[in-house]
Amino acid sequence: MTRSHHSFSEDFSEEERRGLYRAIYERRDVRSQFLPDPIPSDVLGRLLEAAHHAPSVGFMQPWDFLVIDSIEVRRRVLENFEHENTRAADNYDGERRSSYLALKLQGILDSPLNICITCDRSRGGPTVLGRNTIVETDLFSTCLAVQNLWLAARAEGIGVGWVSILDQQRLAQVLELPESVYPLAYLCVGYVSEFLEQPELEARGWRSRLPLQQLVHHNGWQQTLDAEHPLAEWLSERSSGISSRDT
Ligand SMILES: Cc1cc2c(cc1C)N(C[C@H](O)[C@H](O)[C@H](O)COP(=O)(O)O)c1[nH]c(=O)[nH]c(=O)c1N2
Repeated sequence: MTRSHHSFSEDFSEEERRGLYRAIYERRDVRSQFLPDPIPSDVLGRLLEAAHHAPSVGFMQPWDFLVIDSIEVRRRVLENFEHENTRAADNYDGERRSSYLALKLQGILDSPLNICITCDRSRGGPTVLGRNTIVETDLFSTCLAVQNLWLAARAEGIGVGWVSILDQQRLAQVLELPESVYPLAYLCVGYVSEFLEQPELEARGWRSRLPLQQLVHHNGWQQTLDAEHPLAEWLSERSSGISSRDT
C-alpha cells in the first residue's frame, strides 16, 4: 500500500517546496536597504491576508494591523526609539558599546511604510479555548502572524525590519491603542535594494548562528543525540554546508 502522505493529492510540487524554504532561508531583518518605492495596495493586501491566516489559540485572531504612513506618527516613534536606544547602549562598555552604537537598528523613516501588529488581549471574551492555562498564547499567536507577514513579504521582494527598542506604553499612546491592546510588533516595511545573505548582526560580527546540532536534545534536556543517530549524522553533514553558506 502506498503511504498516504506520498499520494496525497494536495502535495506541494518540488518547486513549491523549494519556494517555501527559500522564503524561510532568505528572509532577513532589514534596516539599511530600504527603497522609497510605495507598496501597491494589492501587494500590501496579500501580506496582511497572509498574516491573518496565522494559527491562533482558540481561533482567537487577536491581531489588528495599523498601517502607518504618516511622517508625523513615524517621527514620534523614531524619537521613542532614540530615547530607548540610548538607554540600551548603557548596557555595554568600551568597544562593545561603540560597536552597538554603530549598528543600524531601525528603518522607521527610510522605509515607505510602518505596520504595527497588535494583540487584543481581551478578544473572544474571558474564556478562549486553549488559553485557560497559558495566558500568553494570544501573544504567541500574534507572533505567528508577524512571521507569516515576514515570509510572504520576502516572497514579494519586500523587506521587513522589526523594531523592539521602544517603550511600549509610549508607543501605545502615540498609536492611541485601547487599554486591552498590546503593541506587539512595530515593523518597517518596503522594497529593498538587496537582501543580505546573512543576518546583519552576523555580518557585522556581533553574533553568529549557533550550530543546530548543539540545540537538539533527546528525550529530555540532559541528553544529546548519539553520534550514530541518523538525525545526528544528517545534522553533522549538513552543518558543514550551512556554515560555509553563512560565512
Ligand atoms: C522579536 C524581535 C525583535 C527584534 C528583532 C527580531 C525579533 C524576532 N530584530 C531582528 C533581529 O536582530 C534579527 O532577526 C536577527 O539578527 C537575525 O537576523 P535575520 O532576521 O535572520 O536577518 C531587531 N532588529 C533591529 O535592528 N532592531 C530591533 O529592535 C529588533 N528587534
